Amino acid sequence: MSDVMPAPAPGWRDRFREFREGVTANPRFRAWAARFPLTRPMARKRAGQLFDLCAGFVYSQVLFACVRLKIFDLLHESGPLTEAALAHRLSLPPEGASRLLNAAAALQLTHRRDDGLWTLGPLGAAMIGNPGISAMVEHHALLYADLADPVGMLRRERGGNALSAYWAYSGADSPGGLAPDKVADYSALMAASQPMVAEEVIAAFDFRRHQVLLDVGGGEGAFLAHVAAAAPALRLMLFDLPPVAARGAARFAEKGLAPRAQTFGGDFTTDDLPRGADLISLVRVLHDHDDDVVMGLLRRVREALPPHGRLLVAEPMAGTAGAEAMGDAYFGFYLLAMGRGRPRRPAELQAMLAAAGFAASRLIPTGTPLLTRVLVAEAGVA
Ligand SMILES: CC(C)=CCC/C(C)=C/CC/C(C)=C/C=C/C(C)=C/C=C/C=C(C)/C=C/C=C(C)/C=C/C=C(C)/C=C/CC(C)(C)O
Ligand SMILES: C[S@@+](CC[C@H](N)C(=O)[O-])C[C@H]1O[C@@H](n2cnc3c(N)ncnc32)[C@H](O)[C@@H]1O
Repeated sequence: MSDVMPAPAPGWRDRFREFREGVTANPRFRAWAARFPLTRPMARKRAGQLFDLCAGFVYSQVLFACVRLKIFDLLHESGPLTEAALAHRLSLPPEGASRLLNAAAALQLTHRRDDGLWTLGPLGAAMIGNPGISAMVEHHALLYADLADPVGMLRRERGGNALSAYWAYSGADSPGGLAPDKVADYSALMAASQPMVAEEVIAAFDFRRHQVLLDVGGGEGAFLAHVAAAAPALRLMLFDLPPVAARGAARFAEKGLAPRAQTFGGDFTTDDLPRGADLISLVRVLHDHDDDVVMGLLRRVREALPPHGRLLVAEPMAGTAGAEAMGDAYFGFYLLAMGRGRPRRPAELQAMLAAAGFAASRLIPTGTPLLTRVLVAEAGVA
């Protein structure tokens, strides 16, 4: 008997797509469709979409240059400026400033007023007061270095490049033994970008219903510090690699949270998790790891929870409607460069939660699913 199952017949949607993509692949049809009034808008749209894919890296570098030169902060703090004043303040030659400001305006990052003065554009304005986005943009230099050879990266068995060195725990034989200087940069990046995630999670989930929250892989405690402000009676526990947990203890002391907080240094691939929390969170943790590590971690979380305890998983997920490219394209390749992990669909995570012994799980809506999605799992009683 053959062990190859016959493929199911394609449905009408797939048949229609095959027909459409078949005709699109014909250069003579494309030439005709670009001229024919009824098909011209679609031809233009497809040309624009494909051009943006060709040019995406260039657009990213325009943004990178704006962030590196702190143009948005400058325009925000100084108000509208002439091109000459901007060139002077940015230490750019006039033609360099002009080139960048016009490129940024075309990408809606800056705007040239009718009187010729430069101001923020709608996307530049959205970056003000969010240093997390700027920090992400700056660290992309490592990702772009790795992505210079995407096919080579796909053929290599593992990352082993700029980004995997940055995320020192990824692929480390003994992550529990990492030195403080290896965790400092990524911990600072995670803390800087945590507010935009924490705000989404806190708006979606009421932490005041719980007594003690343990944040596993909680970095230097930025998420817990945000939740602490929203749930003043909640006690806080942080588990992370020893040098990261030490950064957390320092942050709690600095913010006056030490009396409410305990920190634990350990390796969640080998160590049991501390007991005593009725809610455990995994924020931007699971997607960093391969399935075997994720299953082991979910089982440890399940064991550490009391009956009816809960697990909250918050991270960007694959298959997010309207943000499909964020999941499988951006995080798919980001984690490939990092050397471990993959973006997962909510249903995949829910199947893993069930296999780890959770009684039930549900996806709760977040305001900006591009930034994070949230799954809540019930430990049940067993
Ligand atoms: C008043 C009038 C007339 C009009 C007003 C119009 C109006 C309502 C405008 C809306 C304005 C508005 C509210 C804008 C909001 C903009 C927002 C919320 C923008 C947010 C942008 C967020 C971005 C770009 C986030 C980027 C995140 C990145 C790149 C994250 C990367 C994460 C990584 C690499 C994580 C790594 C962790 C690891 C290793 C995978 O575990
Ligand atoms: C991507 S960061 C997320 C940090 C934080 N939850 C946030 O969202 O800002 C992943 C965290 O998991 C921690 N981590 C990775 N492997 C670990 C392990 N084996 N044991 C304990 N913590 C680990 C890292 O040190 C890091 O702080």
